[in-house]
Amino acid sequence: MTFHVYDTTLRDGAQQEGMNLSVADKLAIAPLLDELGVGFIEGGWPGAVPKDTEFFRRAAKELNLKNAVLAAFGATRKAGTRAARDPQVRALVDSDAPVVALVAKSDLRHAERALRTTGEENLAMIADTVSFLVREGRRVVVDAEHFFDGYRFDAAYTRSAVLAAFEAGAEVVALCDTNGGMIPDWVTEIVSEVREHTGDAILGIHAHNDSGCAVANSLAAVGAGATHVQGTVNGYGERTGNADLLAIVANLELKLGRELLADGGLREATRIAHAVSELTNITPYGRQPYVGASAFAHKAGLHASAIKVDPDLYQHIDPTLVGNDMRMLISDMAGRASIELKGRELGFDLTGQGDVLARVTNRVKDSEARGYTYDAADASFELLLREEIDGQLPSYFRIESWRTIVETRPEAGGAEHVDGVVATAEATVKLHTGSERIVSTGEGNGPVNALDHALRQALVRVYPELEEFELIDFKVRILDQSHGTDAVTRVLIETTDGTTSWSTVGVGPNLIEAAWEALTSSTVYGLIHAGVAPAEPTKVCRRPFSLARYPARRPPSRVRVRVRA
Ligand SMILES: CC(=O)SCCNC(=O)CCNC(=O)[C@H](O)C(C)(C)COP(=O)(O)OP(=O)(O)OC[C@H]1O[C@@H](n2cnc3c(N)ncnc32)[C@H](O)[C@@H]1OP(=O)(O)O
Ligand SMILES: CC(=O)C(=O)O
Repeated sequence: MTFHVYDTTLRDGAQQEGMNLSVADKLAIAPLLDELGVGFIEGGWPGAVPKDTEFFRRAAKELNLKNAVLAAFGATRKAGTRAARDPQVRALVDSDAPVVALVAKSDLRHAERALRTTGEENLAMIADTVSFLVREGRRVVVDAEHFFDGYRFDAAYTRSAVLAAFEAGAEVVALCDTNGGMIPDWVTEIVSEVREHTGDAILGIHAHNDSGCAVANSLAAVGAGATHVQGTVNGYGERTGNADLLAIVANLELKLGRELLADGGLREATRIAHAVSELTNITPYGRQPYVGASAFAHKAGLHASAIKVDPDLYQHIDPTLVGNDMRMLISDMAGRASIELKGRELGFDLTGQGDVLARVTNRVKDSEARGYTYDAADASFELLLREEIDGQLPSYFRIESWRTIVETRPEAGGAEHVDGVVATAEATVKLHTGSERIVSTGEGNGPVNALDHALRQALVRVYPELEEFELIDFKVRILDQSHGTDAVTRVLIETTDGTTSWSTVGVGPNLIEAAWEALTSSTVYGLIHAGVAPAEPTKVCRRPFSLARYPARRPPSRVRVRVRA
């Protein structure tokens, strides 16, 4: 039996609030959907949306799909006309898409109130439009809009709309939960009843997620005999979205043993979900089933202790089946098993090293109680772990002292008026690297920016890899709001070297001190992962970049370098 996986990311997904796909975006997303292995890609509504007309024009020339066929979406002809003369229907033919999906009213109330026509004329609109498109050589999918709500109001009418479509030559009728309010039991009951009237004809399901049941409703419809499922990557769509096609397919393939996607595409699901997010410019949802970054992330120590024995004990599937990975999150809920597994993930075999595991576990719990958070700062956790493993933390530099000042002065040529005042910051960092003592001064638009400049200036000559590092995110959180300006501050920063990114954390009673800890940790982590050898012999160094604890150990003998940013 053929089973259709029908993707409508580029049409119904694009109806999501805040999404605005260009033709180029659509042309870039379509090959990803094809790689995933779906059978149909609904590209948009040519004739109604100019960008979609252009998409179909360019797709015919530029796309070379190997698994999917393109579907153009449109509506049945207007009441009282002929399909052949309806410009909207004509545009569907002109799109040259081999498949046309027609939205058709199947709820009598909609025919009468939204289309302001009769139920009979609506059936004629369906039959006429479908048969015209079939005569034009198109495969036709009819999206029976508001089917489930309509069925609960007048089952006989909705069935007659479905039968009119099949009798006119539609290949599929997709039953739509347009308002997204169904629950699985209702869907099972209704699809089963419709099946009794439609024999072997292909029924589909198109579900929206307003009741939070879109994926469950799609599975219920398949259970009741639907063999065509529609959905969108990442569940994009109007209001609360469409059914998440990735979750539907993963459930059908992995739980019910169906083979739906071409070329084993499910193993690419996570990569493709994230690539589509990049193109839609919508931040991936971490807790998305199957493909989210947190979908197989374990935080609780008890889970980790069982996972150490067998990952299946706390996971519903092997994450690699959808191209995802198991991750251990380190926090105050971690136990020694969590640390051991996280260590393994980071490339450290801690088997049998009970003392290291106990020390790291205790340090994590203690630090988290003081405001650190390691599940959001993997890089800081790795540095902590390295500190506790002999010989694993290279000493790139030793901070002697740092300071920063913020100054306000009248803007050049400005007045003394408050609007004419600018604030600038300057920072001085004194540090030792190799056998050198470096004093570096940096300027910036704020104290953290000035410190960042001063630190880089100090080190970049010795470690030119730092040129590639860029701070891309900076988050500040006040942890004890009852203390006002005395509160403990946590800073999380994200740094990139252009290829990967990493997060570090700093905590202190002072925002700048917390930021400095996160900055220096980020520098050390980046240098380790760039494979840089320290300028002085590697030695175990307990907190070489440790903040709040770096009084100058010995008065400097002389200044070697003075740099001004
Ligand atoms: C459930 C869904 O998500 S369906 C997909 C919806 N997607 C979109 O609406 C995106 C693209 N839409 C558009 O560009 C525009 O809305 C258009 C071009 C389709 C229509 O715009 P306009 O021509 O300005 O029409 P207007 O907004 O005034 O009214 C809609 C018309 O479509 C008719 N219509 C509404 N639903 C349907 C339907 N399911 N089938 C056929 N005709 C319909 C209405 O009766 C009305 O017809 P009228 O002009 O004879 O009164
Ligand atoms: C066709 C469609 O998108 C719907 O009814 O929801």
